[in-house]
Amino acid sequence: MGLPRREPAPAKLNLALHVTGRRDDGYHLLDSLVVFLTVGDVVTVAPGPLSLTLTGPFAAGLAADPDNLCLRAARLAGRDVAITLEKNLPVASGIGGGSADAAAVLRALGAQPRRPQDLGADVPVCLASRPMRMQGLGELLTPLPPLPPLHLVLVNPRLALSTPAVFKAMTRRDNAPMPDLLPDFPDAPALIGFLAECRNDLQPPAIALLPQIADCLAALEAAGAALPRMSGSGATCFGLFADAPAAQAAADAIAAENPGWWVTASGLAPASV
Ligand SMILES: C[C@](O)(CO)[C@H](O)COP(=O)(O)OP(=O)(O)OC[C@H]1O[C@@H](n2ccc(N)nc2=O)[C@H](O)[C@@H]1O
Ligand SMILES: Nc1ncnc2c1ncn2[C@@H]1O[C@H](COP(=O)(O)OP(=O)(O)OP(=O)(O)O)[C@@H](O)[C@H]1O
Repeated sequence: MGLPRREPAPAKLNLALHVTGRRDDGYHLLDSLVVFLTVGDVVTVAPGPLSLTLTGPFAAGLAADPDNLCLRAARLAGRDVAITLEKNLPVASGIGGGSADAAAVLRALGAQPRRPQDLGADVPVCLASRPMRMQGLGELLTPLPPLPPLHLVLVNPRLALSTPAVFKAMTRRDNAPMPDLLPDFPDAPALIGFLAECRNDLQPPAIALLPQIADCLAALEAAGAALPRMSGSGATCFGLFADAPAAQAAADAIAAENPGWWVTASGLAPASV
C-alpha cells in the first residue's frame, strides 16, 4: 500500500457493555454493542525509520515512547515507518483511543496480524471500525444489523480512569448477557427501547472510583438526552438526541456550564473508514 497514508481512527463507543464472567487469568467475558463515531484521532504513516510524532489537543497526555500503541502496532506489522498521531480524543477515557490508533496504523499498513488482540482487547473491533456485537474477551465479532442514524453528545470530565482498576472494582461479574438474538433496529426509538433494557456493568464501579462520572450523566440527562450512559471503562459518557442540531445545542449548553469538561457532538462513522 502506498505511503504516506492518512487513516482516521474513529472513537469506539460501547452502547451497551455486559460483563458476563471472569476467567482464571483475570480477563473478563463481555457482551457489548459497539459503534464508531465521526470524532476520532487521525494517524498518518510515512516511509521510516520508525518514529512517532504527537500533535493535536490531547498530545500532551501521551509520550512518544516505545510502548505507545502506534509504535507497538508498527512493530507487530514488522514495518519501520514514521507515524504522526493527531490526538483528538482524551487519553484513557473509555472510547478506545489507543486501540483505535493501533488499528488505524495496521489498516494504513495493510497489515493483518494473526492476533491483533495482543495489542489490546478493543483492537479487533477497532480494526473493523463498523458496528459490531463484541463477545468473548473482545475477539468474537458479529456485524450488527443496519443502525438508524444516531446523534450523540460525549462528555468527559477530563479525568483519566484506568481500565484494570475499574474491572477490579466490580462487585459482581456474572451478569446476564444480552438476548442471543438481537432484534432489528428500524429507527432510533426501536434502538433506544432495546438499549434501555441493556446496561454498562462497568458504570457502577467506575462511578465508585470517580464520582464526577455521575455529574456527567446528570448533565446529559438535564440537557434532555435519551439513555445517558458511560462507554467502556469510562469516564466518557454519552447521550442520544433527536437530530444533529439538538445534539449540538446540548453539547454547547453542557460545555458552557462545565468549562473544564471535554464535550462534543458526534454522529456515527460511515460504515467503512
Ligand atoms: C472495557 C473495554 O473498553 C470494552 O470495549 C475493553 O474491553 C477494554 O479494551 P482495551 O483497553 O483494549 O483492553 P486491554 O488493554 O486489552 O486490557 C486492559 C485491562 O482491562 C481488563 N480487561 C480487558 C478486556 C477484557 N475482556 N477483560 C478484562 O478484564 C484487564 O484488566 C486488562 O489488563
Ligand atoms: N496511542 C495511544 N493513545 C492513547 N493511549 C495510549 C496510546 N498508546 C498507549 N496508550 C496508553 O494506553 C492507556 C489506555 O488509553 P486509551 O485511550 O486507549 O484508553 P481507553 O479510551 O480507556 O480505551 P478502552 O475504551 O479501550 O478501555 C493509557 O494509559 C495510555 O498511556
